[in-house]
Amino acid sequence: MNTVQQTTYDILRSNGMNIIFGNPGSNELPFLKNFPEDFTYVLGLQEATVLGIADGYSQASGKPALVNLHSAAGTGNAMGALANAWNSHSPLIVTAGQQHRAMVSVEPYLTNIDATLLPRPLVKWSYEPSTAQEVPYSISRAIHTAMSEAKGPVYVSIPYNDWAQEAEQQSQSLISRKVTSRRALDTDSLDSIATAISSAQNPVMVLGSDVDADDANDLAVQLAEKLKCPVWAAPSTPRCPFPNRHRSFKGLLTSGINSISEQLQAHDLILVIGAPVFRYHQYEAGEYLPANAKLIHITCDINEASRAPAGDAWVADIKPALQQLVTAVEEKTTALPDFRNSPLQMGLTSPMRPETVFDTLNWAAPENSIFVNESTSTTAAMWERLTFAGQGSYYYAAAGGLGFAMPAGVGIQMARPDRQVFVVIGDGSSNYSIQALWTAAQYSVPVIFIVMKNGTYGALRWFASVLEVGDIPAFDVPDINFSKLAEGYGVQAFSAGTPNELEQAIASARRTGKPALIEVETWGALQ
Ligand SMILES: Cc1ncc(Cn2c(C)c(CCOP(=O)(O)OP(=O)(O)O)sc2=O)c(N)n1
Ligand SMILES: [Ca+2]
Repeated sequence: MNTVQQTTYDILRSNGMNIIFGNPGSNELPFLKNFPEDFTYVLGLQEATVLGIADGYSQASGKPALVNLHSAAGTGNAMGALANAWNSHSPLIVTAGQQHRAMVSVEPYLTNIDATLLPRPLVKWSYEPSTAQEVPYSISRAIHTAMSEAKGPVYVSIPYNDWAQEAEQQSQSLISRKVTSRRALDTDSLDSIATAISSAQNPVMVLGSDVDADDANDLAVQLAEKLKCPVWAAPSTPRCPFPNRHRSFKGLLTSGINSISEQLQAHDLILVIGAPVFRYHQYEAGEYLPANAKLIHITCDINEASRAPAGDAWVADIKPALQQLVTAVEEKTTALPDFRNSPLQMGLTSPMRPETVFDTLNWAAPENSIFVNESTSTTAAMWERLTFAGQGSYYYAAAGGLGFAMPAGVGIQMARPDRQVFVVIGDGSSNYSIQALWTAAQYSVPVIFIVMKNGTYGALRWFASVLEVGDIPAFDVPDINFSKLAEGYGVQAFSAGTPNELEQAIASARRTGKPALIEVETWGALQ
C-alpha cells in the first residue's frame, strides 16, 4: 500500500510538477525524505526569494509550481511575493509544514497557528487536511483550483506526521485525474460584442497580462489590424500583451482615473481584454470613462469583471474569446494608426542616462530576449526603447511588490533556457530579494542582472512631487557595492560606465553561460 507521501509525489509527477521550490524546516523534512530521483529541489535562501523564483518559473512555463515553505515563519516571509503572484494569476501550490497532528492544539514550537488564515486573501483556496488520508485529495484539489481560470495561488498546510501514513487505495485515481476549464463567449455575447465593435467609429484596445499569459498576443495583433485601432498596454501591466514595436502600439496607459479618460477621450469604444478596469495607482478625482465612450471588458477573472467601476464585462478565457472576435468582427476600412514618435535621442553623458542604457541594451540583447523590470522610475523609458517582440518578453511585479524581479528572473530563465533573460533593476529594489543571486549561481542559471545605480528611490521622489509631500528622510540609498554583494553570492560582477563598456560586459557575461551582474551608474530620476 502506498504512503501519503508516495501518492502525493505521484500526483505531482502526473501533473508535470517535478520541481519543488523551497526552504525547509523540521516540519517539512518528512515530506522530503527519500527525495525522488526524478524530482529537483530548488533551494532559495529566503522564502520571498523562493516564491518569487517559483512565480517566474510558473508564469514563463505556463505550468503549476509547487512551493514548500516552513510553517508560519516561512509563509510570513513569502507574503509580499504572494501578493504579486495573486495579482498575476500565477498557479502556485504553496505548501507549508505543520506541527505533529497530535499536538497542534497545544501550540508547540513551530506550530502554524490557524494556518489557513495566514495567506488569505492572497490565495484562491487555503486548507489544512482533517486527516492524513485527505492530503492527496487536498493536493489534487489545490492543483486543479490553481490551474482553473482565473489561475492563482493556493495554500495547503500539512502536519509532518501525515506523510508516512498509509494512503487510501482509491486516492490512486487522483494520479490520472484531469480538470479542463476552457470558456469561450456564448453566441449571444459574441454577437453583442461584435455588433458594438462594428458600429464603433473610433475604437481603441487596452490589453493586459492575461493576453500574454494565455499566449494570445498574435490573436490580439490580428484583431487590432482588423479594427485598424490603436492599442495601449493596461496601466502597470506585469506582462507585455502586444509587440511594443508594432505601429498600432501606443505605449503604457497612464494610471489615474481622470488621466485615463483624458488619454482615451477621442474614442467611442474602449475594448479592454485580459486586464482589470483599471489598475489605478495615484488617486485622481474624475470620470471613469470619457464622455460618450462605451467600454467592453473581456476578462478571465470574475472578480475583475464584478469590481470594475464602469462598462460591461464578459467572463471568458482570453485566447478562445480573442479567436472568436478575430473571426466575428468586420474589417474596418480606415487606415492603420500612424507610427508613434520615435524616442528622443539622448546626449551621451557620464554617468549614462537610463535611456542610453536601454538603447545600448536593446542593441546588445539577442533576438527574443526576455526583460524583467524592477527599475521603477524608468519603466516608461524601458517600454519606449527595449523590444518586447513575442509572447513572454516582459515581466513586472503584478502587485508592485519589490523583490520580484531578481528571483523571478531566475525562475523565468530556468523555464526558458532558449531565451536570454535580463533583469533590469534599481539599486533600491536590488535589496529586497538579493538572495536570488545565490540560487542563480548554485544552479548555473545564466540570467544577467543589470543594476541601475542612481543612489536613490527614484520612483518615490517622483511620487513625492505628485503627492506634494516634499522631501522626506527615507529617499536615498547611496554607497551600496553590488559587485561585492554579487561575488559574495558566487555571481560574477561587471561594472559599466559607458555604452561600449555595457555592451562589452553583456557580451562577456553571455560568453560565460553563467549568471552575471552588471553595475551601471546612471543619472537619477530627477536629475
Ligand atoms: C516590498 C516593497 N517595499 C517598498 C515599496 C515602495 N517603493 C520603493 C521603495 C521604490 C523605490 C525603488 O527604488 P529603485 O532604486 O529600485 O528604483 P528607482 O530609483 O528607479 O525608482 S518604488 C516603490 O513602490 C514597494 N513597492 N514594495
Ligand atoms: Ca534607484
